Amino acid sequence: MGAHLMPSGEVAPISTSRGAGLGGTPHLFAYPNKDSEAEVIQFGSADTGAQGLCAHVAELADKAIKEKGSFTLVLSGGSLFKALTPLVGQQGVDFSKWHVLFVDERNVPHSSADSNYKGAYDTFLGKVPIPKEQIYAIAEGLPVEAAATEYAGQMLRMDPIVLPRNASGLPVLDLILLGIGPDGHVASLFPNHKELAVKDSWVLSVNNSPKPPPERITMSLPVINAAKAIDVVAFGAGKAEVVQRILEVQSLPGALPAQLVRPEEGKLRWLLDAESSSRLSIMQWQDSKAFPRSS
Ligand SMILES: O=C(O)[C@H](O)[C@@H](O)[C@H](O)[C@H](O)COP(=O)(O)O
Repeated sequence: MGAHLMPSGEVAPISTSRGAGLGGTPHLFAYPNKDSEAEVIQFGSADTGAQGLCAHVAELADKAIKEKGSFTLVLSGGSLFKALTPLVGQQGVDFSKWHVLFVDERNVPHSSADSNYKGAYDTFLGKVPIPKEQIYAIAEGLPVEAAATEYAGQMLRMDPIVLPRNASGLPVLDLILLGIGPDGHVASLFPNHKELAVKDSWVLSVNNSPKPPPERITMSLPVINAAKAIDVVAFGAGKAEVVQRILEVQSLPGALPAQLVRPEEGKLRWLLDAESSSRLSIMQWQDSKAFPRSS
């Protein structure tokens, strides 16, 4: 990603779709790229973005369930959970076939205010009929290295029809939802940290996270990039600067971990709202005479 996603003057909207099956009024762009593609979908507000996100999650769930009888959804922490609340009470979604994992988790008890599991459960997971045994939480009370190994073990023990492997033996998750931090981190993969280079483990321990709490577990980049689909979700003015840096500025390798999210076979989408996309030049081009809106 980065600069090669934005070759100057080569980015043009391929379509503007009202709804696009995602709800709200997204504008859909494609970024030509030698080795990967991303779609940036701009919503009017965080609320319409949340509706669009949930429509997309439900659509991919439906597709996965038709194909293999189950859907694996992977969550990160932070503001994402609130964006998932439109799924609560949604008709026509077969939650009984969902399996929910965490792309990263803090090494704290499930009852802790810092727990992603608690945040997800209180906001969304506890309000939809996903069987509890299909929610894969971090084991409590282990040293962080053991917690990472144990979580990888939970993944390894999953039915291979639910969680198939690719040709490299990596798990192929159906959809990973990633938030981004102001420093460009995704999951618990922080700028210039050694975990970015790890290729031989599914789940890593982190004991010096710059964002508290310091002890976390995180899926590795190869596992993230083996997913069928990744949605990077960033709403609000607080994300505008980092979104612009990630999508439009070439950084040194590892300086912006979000630039290393490039699914090998899967589809990468960025879901933004008017505020978080306000600094992107493509959005300005889209409104300019040089790049008129298509209908
Ligand atoms: O454990 C964590 O710290 C989160 O998983 C983290 O990676 C989060 O997703 C981003 O920092 C975005 O968080 P916000 O959406 O709350 O800004």
